[in-house]
Amino acid sequence: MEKRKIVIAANWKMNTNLDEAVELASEMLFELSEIDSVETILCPPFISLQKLKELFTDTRIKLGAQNVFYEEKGAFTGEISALMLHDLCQYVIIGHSERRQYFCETDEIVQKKLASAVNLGIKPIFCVGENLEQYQSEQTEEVIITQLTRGLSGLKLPDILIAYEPIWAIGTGQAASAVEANEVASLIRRTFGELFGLDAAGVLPVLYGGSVNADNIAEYVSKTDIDGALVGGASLKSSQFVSIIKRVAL
Ligand SMILES: O=C(CO)COP(=O)(O)O
Repeated sequence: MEKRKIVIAANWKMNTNLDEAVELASEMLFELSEIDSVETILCPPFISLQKLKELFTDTRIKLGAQNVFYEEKGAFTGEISALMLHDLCQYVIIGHSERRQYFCETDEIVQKKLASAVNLGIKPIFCVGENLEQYQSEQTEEVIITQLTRGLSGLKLPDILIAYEPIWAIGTGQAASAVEANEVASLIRRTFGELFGLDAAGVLPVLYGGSVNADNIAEYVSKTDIDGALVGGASLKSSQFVSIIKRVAL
């Protein structure tokens, strides 16, 4: 099968104020403006989306939000809806393990968020992944299938990316091996195929996330079922993030 376009997404998490975000994004833009073979997505904190949207007008760099609430509007103090985001960014991260852990997001909440984003034409980067205990007791497959089937339930063929992020690999420097990550990516593709058909599974972008850096990225994307990466820590330094992209650019 022909290799799909590589996607490299940056998740800045709760880092950068507005000035820092503009500075970091500007440095990246300067280095990456010539590269069109990699789909590059930056997911800054909400407060910087508008400014970065202006900065990236007429460039190939895309923007994503890190979260979204599932209702469109109303009395939900502190929340941001897909309706508010849809003219600011093209992507949104949903179901990240940090949100599942710190904000008690269940698969049911994740499903509603996915539905809301898809309805408004924002592409979700849907994160799934097992924790260390589940990994050590060989429950990875079961956890991934459950998160996928619950998260995607009730959705019509969604325009979506799925990121496999084993929790034990996030921010630890203990990246999953490319072979292991590819096995789970392949499971994700098969499960998606069972839900939405083989053709859809064939073109589904599947990313790996968890301690990705410029030294290990090439091995991940050389695997048949991995189409790119969701990068945390290494996306906060322009030089490191740019090196990751340059390693996979044609
Ligand atoms: O959580 C991640 C991206 O969403 C991965 O974070 P690190 O790249 O810092 O391990």
